[in-house]
Amino acid sequence: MPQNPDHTAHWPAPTASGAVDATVHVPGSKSVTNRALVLAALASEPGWLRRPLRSRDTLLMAAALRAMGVGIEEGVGPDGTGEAWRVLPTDLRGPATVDVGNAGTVMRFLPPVATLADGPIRFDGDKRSYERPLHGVIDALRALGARIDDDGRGALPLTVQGGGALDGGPVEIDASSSSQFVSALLLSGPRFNQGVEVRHTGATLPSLPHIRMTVDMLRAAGAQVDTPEAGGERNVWRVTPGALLGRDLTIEPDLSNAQPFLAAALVTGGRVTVPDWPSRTTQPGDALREIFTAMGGSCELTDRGLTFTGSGKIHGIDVDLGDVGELTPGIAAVAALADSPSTLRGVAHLRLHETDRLAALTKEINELGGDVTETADGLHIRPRPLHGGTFHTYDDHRMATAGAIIGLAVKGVEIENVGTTAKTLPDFPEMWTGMLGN
Ligand SMILES: O=C(O)C1=C[C@@H](OP(=O)(O)O)[C@@H](O)[C@H](O)C1
Ligand SMILES: C=C(OP(=O)(O)O)C(=O)O
Repeated sequence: MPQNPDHTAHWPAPTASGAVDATVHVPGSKSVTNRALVLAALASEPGWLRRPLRSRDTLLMAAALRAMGVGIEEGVGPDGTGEAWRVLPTDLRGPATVDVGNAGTVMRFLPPVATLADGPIRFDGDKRSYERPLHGVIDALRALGARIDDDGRGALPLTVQGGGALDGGPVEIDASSSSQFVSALLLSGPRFNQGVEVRHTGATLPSLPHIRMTVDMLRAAGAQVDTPEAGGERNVWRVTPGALLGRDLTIEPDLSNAQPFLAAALVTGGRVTVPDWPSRTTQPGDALREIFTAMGGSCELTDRGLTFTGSGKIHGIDVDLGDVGELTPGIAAVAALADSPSTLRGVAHLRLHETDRLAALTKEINELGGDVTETADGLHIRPRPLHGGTFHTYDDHRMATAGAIIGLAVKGVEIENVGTTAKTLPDFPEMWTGMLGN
């Protein structure tokens, strides 16, 4: 079982000696890999995932599905080339224990899957997983007919008493704290007796591209999904019951994990190419093309991938990141090095991510001499000359990569527990020094 990495080690973030000029192959998307694993496990026939991400979050997902009986064979692809996983679905069964680590996708996507298992499925995880919102999934599953034993807080740890099937049907949830509540119910929806109709009742809904990713991938697996975009009711998604197809899917590179490398081009006035950048994608990281261009670079999408070129200047930005919240730490890091202030808005829900990201960014940038204040739903960042020091990461992979971005321009930045990047990008330190030509 993948473990939490060493919390004490400090990593001296390398300073860039000049403009970077590198091609960086970024591993597969966490969000696509974990959706693909769930859909393949629920399918009526075997499927393939090519170029899956192998990281803490995706290995936890694979281990959890295996614990419920699913076959996941790691090896080469169907044509004998490249890394691929073969997924062999089966009737799901308990008793089983699922370690969610601190993976939002595992803790939210799997309780609905567990209702389809025959037997109890126990969910537990890192300490932080007890604090991350899960009430939307728990309450909705109970309303749809599931039996769940928890301690009454609407959070982990809990046991889903799988009955081998779930009635399903219409349900209301408030997903303002996480879009993953909606994705979770939709992903298992085709396997519920009556399918599922999810109505979001909250005032705001973060991370819409991630819900689109869920819908796109369900449709590609043969599910019928009605959405608000396709002329349906606002904030209502409907999934018809039916069998899911086994797919042969190549996972796109993780565009949110491409962020620190593109940021390096921006911060050093250099150039970074990320091969295999998809021409069409639901990944929120695609928004970096526009956001980092507005902050002072330019980009070109060709057959070779995405090439991002920094101009040598970094500008502040006023931007609503509600759709692309997971990009906030990297944007905040660049903004701290800019020539004008920034306002990042629409991301109050980041307080309940891997850590309270608004508090953590404010504290860590300010301890390096910065001037960041929290607002009700984001951050004000006024750039100031920064100095070296320890950048704490709070078990948050994106805090570690944010610190590395600042370290490019500021001497003496030490990242505490850079190993936490293993959540989604295990080779980050090697990739980073490789990009810098060290
Ligand atoms: O569904 C997904 O794969 C994700 C949805 C988003 O979650 P929230 O809506 O909770 O922000 C995002 O931040 C997370 O990194 C991945
Ligand atoms: C919020 C994130 O992850 P999770 O899937 O654990 O919610 C993230 O990767 O930025």
